Amino acid sequence: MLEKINPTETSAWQALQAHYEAIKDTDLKALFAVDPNRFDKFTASFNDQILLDYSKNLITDETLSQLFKLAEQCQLKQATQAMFSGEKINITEDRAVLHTALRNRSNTPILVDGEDVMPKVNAVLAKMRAFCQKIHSGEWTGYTGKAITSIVNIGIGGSDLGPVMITEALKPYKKANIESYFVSNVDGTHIAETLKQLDPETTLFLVASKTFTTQETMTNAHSARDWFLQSAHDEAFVAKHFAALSTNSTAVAAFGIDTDNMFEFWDWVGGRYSSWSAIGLSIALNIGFDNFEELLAGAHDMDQHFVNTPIEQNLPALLGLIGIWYNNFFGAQTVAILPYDQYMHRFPAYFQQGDMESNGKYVDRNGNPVDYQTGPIIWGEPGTNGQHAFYQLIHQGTKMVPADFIAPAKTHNPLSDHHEKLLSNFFAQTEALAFGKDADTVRSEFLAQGKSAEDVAQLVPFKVFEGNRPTNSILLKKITPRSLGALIAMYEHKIFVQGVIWNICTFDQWGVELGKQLANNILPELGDDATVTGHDSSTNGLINTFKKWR
Ligand SMILES: O=P(O)(O)OC[C@H]1O[C@](O)(CO)[C@@H](O)[C@@H]1O
Repeated sequence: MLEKINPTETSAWQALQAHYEAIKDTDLKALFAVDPNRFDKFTASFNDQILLDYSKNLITDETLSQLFKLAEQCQLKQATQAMFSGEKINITEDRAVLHTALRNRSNTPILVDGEDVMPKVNAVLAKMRAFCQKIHSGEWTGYTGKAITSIVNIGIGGSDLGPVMITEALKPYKKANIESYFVSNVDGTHIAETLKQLDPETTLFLVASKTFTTQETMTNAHSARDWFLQSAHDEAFVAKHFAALSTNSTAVAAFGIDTDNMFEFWDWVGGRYSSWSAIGLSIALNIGFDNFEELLAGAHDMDQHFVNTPIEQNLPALLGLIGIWYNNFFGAQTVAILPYDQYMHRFPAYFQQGDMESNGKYVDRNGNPVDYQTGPIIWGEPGTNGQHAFYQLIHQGTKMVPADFIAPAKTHNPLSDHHEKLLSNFFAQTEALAFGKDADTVRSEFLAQGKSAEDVAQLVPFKVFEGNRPTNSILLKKITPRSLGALIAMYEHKIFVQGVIWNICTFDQWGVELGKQLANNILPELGDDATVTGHDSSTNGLINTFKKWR
């Protein structure tokens, strides 16, 4: 059983607090000036595929050494061991946390309640492979005998964001004869606009829901079924066009999906960690099962790195601990994730759920409110689009925004000098954020342009860049199924590291329940035109205006 340690009561935390007071005014320019080897010292790499440069952070050797002590005093190693070995570390749901078993390519046994989970993991993977083969070869046909060419994943949250993000990120690997669609929002527009593009004879719907009770997904799945039956007319044909990805076989059968067409996973897979499970079927159908296995292999490689690499070179641990340094000592509220790769455009959104649903908790593992900050606000957009939108605030705003810059060295689209231009921006932004531009430089630039001394004096303050804004640079050799798998697993483990230090329950998500419950109370009230009076004045007023206007 893991100890429940309040991080602020460790000696390392107190040392970090004192260290922060001592170095809070240090700047990156000075840190680089005193140590020309900063890049060599503060980089770590993974399998010659991913380079993490964390030198442009407000850290010294002492910072890292205290952060490593914090990890030790909060028992990160023991917690890691507990997670990988199938201990029920999700204490509020009494569940193991074993997304790592889904990609355990070494196949070493992992026991949950005394049973090795690997045989059933492998059986589902084999079933997914066979299914992909049938779809791709055209052996699986729709109700009129035509091959399937459109796959629609109906799911939300972890049953949507991973499949969407990975399918987009790996578009260069897409199967030529398959088009993928994703429907998540309960807003009828989402399914209606998707269905307009589809032919019922050649469409396969994957109803992706761990619980198979999620309102949005079930509503969309029923609408898809109604649409399909308007053409097929016979419920017996549903089996050829609907499959389920779920842990809940009873609900799948009740929906009318043949459980032969159900791809199972288990309660020890969290929704936001489920792309490696049967939830990944839409990914496998899109990029081919061999590539899906490469994705798993990349994640497994990162799992091994996380478990076996000393903390000084351990990418997820370094990212997690540096994040804690800003979150808990500098008071940073947010982290920006900025991929310089168009295919990776949903990566920030994916880790918005991954991180915020995991570590957005104010109660610790003892059930007490914490007296320190926990999970940051995660956001981001692909560069260079972000540069022309919100980077102004990152460069010259009043808030510290630690940011992860991610880019591949090789592009899938080597079109004239696009990639050099993209990467020149990637390098330039972290340089500008770290080192800025001082008043003297601004002044001499103005004077060289022939501006008057009076104009120069007025304009200088607006053009100064303070710099000293921290970033990580994550350079991948290329975005492939394998390197993407590793990158995702790296962020998953970063989130885990932070959750362990903060002593919170990273793998539950009770904070999503109240809204669902209240929406269920309100839904019947929207069924007629009667005036609603049972809520507060704001909610009553809004509902009644809606009823008048609809
Ligand atoms: O896969 P399900 O059970 O439909 O859940 C979808 C999503 O809903 C949540 O429970 C949050 O509402 C997520 O954790 C989950 O990924």
